[in-house]
Amino acid sequence: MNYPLLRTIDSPADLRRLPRTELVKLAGELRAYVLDTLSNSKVGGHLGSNLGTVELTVALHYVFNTPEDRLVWDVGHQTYPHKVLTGRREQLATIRHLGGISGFPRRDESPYDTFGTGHSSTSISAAHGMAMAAKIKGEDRRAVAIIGDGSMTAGMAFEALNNAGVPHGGLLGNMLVILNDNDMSISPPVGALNKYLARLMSGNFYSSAREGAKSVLKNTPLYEFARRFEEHTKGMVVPGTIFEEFGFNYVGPIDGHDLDALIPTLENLRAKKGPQFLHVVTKKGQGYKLAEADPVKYHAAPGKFDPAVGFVKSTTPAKTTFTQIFGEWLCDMAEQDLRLVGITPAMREGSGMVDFHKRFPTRYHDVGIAEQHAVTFAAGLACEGLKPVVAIYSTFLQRAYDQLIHDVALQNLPVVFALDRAGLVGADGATHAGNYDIAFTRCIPNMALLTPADENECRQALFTAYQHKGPVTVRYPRGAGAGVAVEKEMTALAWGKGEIRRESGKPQARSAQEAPRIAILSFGTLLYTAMQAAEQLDATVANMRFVKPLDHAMVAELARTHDAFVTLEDGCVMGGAGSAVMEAMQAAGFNLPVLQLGLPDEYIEHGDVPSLMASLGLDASGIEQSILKRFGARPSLVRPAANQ
Ligand SMILES: Cc1ncc(C[n+]2csc(CCOP(=O)(O)OP(=O)(O)O)c2C)c(N)n1
Ligand SMILES: CC(=O)[C@@H](O)[C@H](O)COP(=O)(O)O
Ligand SMILES: [Mg+2]
Repeated sequence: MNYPLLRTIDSPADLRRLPRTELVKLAGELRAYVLDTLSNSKVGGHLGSNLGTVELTVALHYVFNTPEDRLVWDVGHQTYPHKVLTGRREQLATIRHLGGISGFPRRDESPYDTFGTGHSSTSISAAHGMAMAAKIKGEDRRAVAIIGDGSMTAGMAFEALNNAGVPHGGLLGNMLVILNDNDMSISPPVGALNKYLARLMSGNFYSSAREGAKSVLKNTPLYEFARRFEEHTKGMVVPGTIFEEFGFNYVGPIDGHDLDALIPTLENLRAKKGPQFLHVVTKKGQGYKLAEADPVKYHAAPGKFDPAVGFVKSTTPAKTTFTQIFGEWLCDMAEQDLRLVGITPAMREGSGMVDFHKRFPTRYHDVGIAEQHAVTFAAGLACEGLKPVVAIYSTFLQRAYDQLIHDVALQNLPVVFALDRAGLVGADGATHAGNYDIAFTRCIPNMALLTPADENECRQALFTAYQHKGPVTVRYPRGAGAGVAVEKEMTALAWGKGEIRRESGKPQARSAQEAPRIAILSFGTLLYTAMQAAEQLDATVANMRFVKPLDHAMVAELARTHDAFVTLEDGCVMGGAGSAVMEAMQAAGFNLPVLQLGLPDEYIEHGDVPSLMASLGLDASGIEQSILKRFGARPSLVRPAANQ
């Protein structure tokens, strides 16, 4: 297909020049273009959500004067049609690739991307800010938040509704919230809000509420308006929905794939002042049968697929991921201990909890996109003697920092945090990278933090953490590790102890005359990369295993027997595990030179992880080069007094 109409659209201004009658054709081409481009991509993308927002995107750019009117997409994983219509048609093929466009909206990518996202449930707050700014500055424009039913479950969305629906200093923002209700989160949606929306969609709520509204409004001008508006838009005006109670004018639900319903409704709403709320109903994966039938599988396409047959199974056997190691451990542990409760904030598949859900349905809790609640809920369970395991991505735990400190750690409650997606995550990029958890958890009193180096150690670390009597985090990355065989038997690791994996030869045995004796203190899965680099340098390698409690005895012993330290971690250098080593050395009176290797003080773009790590000097040769550059050329290194 060569997309004759779509090829004429280089900006929303081109779209707005089209006659209305052409829009259905355009939407068809746009959907086919997104599907085709993603199927040829090697890195995949959020297929289902994007196929579901094609008509909505066309209608929004047709009716609103973008970018003057602000569109704020929640999460932003559904913005591929938006990117295509806003001048990035040809770049779609590069989406999520190293050097390509982002899979999420980015202010530095386009003026049409009015707000950067990736994490959910921020759109109403941001759009409210923009709408209020327009009021304060006396500008006549609109702000539109487009939020999914899954993202709507987060507390933050309700904090924003609560704030945006009432005037402040006499000012009420001209904003529209569009609830894009496809009755799906990544997995099937959960909770009371979902049930409420289902009632709204079923029509039962409507018919009774509409009849109620009619009798209330009868003989008022509003009734006539409501009647005409309803006829005109195929939507309905229903006072009394929860959104009305928040101060919004609720309209809907309308069919989000029907441009004849969407466009007049949006035109009407654009003309209205104050907080408006439109409920649209869409289908995840719309127009692609396989995705419609299995929206969970097609939430994100994992890479190249054939549109005719869907995902093609790779012929090379897949490596076991850390996520799978966690999922298996969780089931094994749950079998042994009836007190175990597993919690996920809406990431059942991504966190490896599908089997646990099937096998232990009463002990499985998907709390929705509600990280803060997930953590405090776990605290409550722990207070009553249960053993909660919160499976959470590193990046999403950021949402629940206060809960981690105030509700869990301060009360020293035994909650296990299984922290997936630690370090760089690849195609999702900076919004999803788990770069900060070491730095932000290790400073919390009572918190322990384990950084297993491989698959087997991950299982044993989880078991060790589970035995611990206080809050503890086990962090592991996205994907597979070194491929170390996993022992079924679970054995606790020595608490707060590292291990030496490689010992450097004695100074006289080493070739370079004055070369310093180097110890690499590695935290996490970079251990195997460190081992490669160490071979070339004849360095000692310690697998530290624990960031907290840190193995102070090992640090001291290594400091006594080496001339220089290299610390290595796949987290931010600033405040990270290397900083913990520095603090320990300072406290013990050592002043060895230390090279801290890890993630720099900048946001790392999307791309494949090996390339990114190489570009950051965190592959074996990069590590070797950094060490040589820092220590290799030095004529001598004076051992500190404390060592003598
Ligand atoms: C704070 C946060 N938690 C979890 C996620 C992971 N996540 C991304 S999309 C998504 C589902 C969102 O559902 P919905 O808003 O209904 O959009 P849909 O995928 O149905 O289009 C989840 C849980 C996230 N991006 N941000
Ligand atoms: C948009 C979002 O937040 C999720 O869909 C995320 O992209 C999933 O990431 P994983 O593929 O690592 O599970
Ligand atoms: Mg949804």
